Amino acid sequence: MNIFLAGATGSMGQKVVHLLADQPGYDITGILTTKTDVNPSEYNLSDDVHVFNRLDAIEGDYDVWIDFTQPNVVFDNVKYAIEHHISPIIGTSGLSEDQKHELISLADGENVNGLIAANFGLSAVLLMQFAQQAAKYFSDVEVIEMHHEDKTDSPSGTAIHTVDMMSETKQGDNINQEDEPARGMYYKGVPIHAVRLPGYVAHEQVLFGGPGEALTIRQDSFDRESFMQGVWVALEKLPELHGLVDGLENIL
Ligand SMILES: NC(=O)C1=CN([C@@H]2O[C@H](COP(=O)(O)OP(=O)(O)OC[C@H]3O[C@@H](n4cnc5c(N)ncnc54)[C@H](OP(=O)(O)O)[C@@H]3O)[C@@H](O)[C@H]2O)C=CC1
Ligand SMILES: O=C(O)C1=N[C@H](C(=O)O)C[C@H](O)C1
Repeated sequence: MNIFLAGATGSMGQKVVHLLADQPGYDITGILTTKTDVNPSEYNLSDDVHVFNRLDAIEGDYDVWIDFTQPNVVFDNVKYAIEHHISPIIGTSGLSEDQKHELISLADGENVNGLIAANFGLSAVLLMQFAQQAAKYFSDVEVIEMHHEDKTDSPSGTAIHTVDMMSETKQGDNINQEDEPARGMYYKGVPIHAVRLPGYVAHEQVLFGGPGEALTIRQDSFDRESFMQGVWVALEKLPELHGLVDGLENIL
């Protein structure tokens, strides 16, 4: 399998390079980076990897496009991949609902399989599923997501996906609907609070409150290694997928 890795030099890209290093049959043969004069071995890549700085310069045949870049470029990257019949596995955050719908219908039209995963970590996927279940019974809920200081987007893709999943089961609105100071960002009626601090990696709490009781669900990714099993599952399941699937929970 020829893999194109967009964002290969970044924190997640380097984890993917490590994941695939000893996997027979999975070769990273192309990368996208804004860096010019990349020395592949500095990034643990093979010397003959094709390095590209622009989408319109890409050449070669690739089966899978793994994307861990940045929110401002992910849509164009994935559109390019689908239009060139490369199956995308997208970890980059920041795709809007409209953008996802556009990519899903493009993938249908081009007969391309792929996956968008807001979070590849098992603990995060389970948190979202538990939160979806709890939202049937608690209509008042808030989300706190905590990340490292270098994260460029807020709220996180996981927080957005958590609310999207809860909105499928949630029976009522939060009692408190006002946009008061320091009440977070309301998304689909649910306040999301984003914390950025050194020392953190990726963490989320979903807090439910009801008369005389509360439920808190929390997950912690202490290391980016936590995302790699999900990436591996996505690679293995890719041939069985139908179209562009949104959410790792749908293929586990
Ligand atoms: N779904 C999941 O489970 C996870 C998702 N993420 C998401 O993945 C994304 C990347 O995270 P992370 O690895 O920590 O971030 P990094 O900043 O470490 O890496 C992102 C890389 O993207 C590359 N990049 C930036 N702009 C461009 C561009 N215009 N074209 C091509 N490449 C570009 C940069 O490489 P260069 O300097 O070489 O251009 C950079 O190294 C984020 O959106 C994050 O939220 C993160 C962890 C888990
Ligand atoms: O930037 C990160 O680090 C992460 N981004 C994803 C997100 O926006 O939810 C997934 C995870 O939270 C780590």
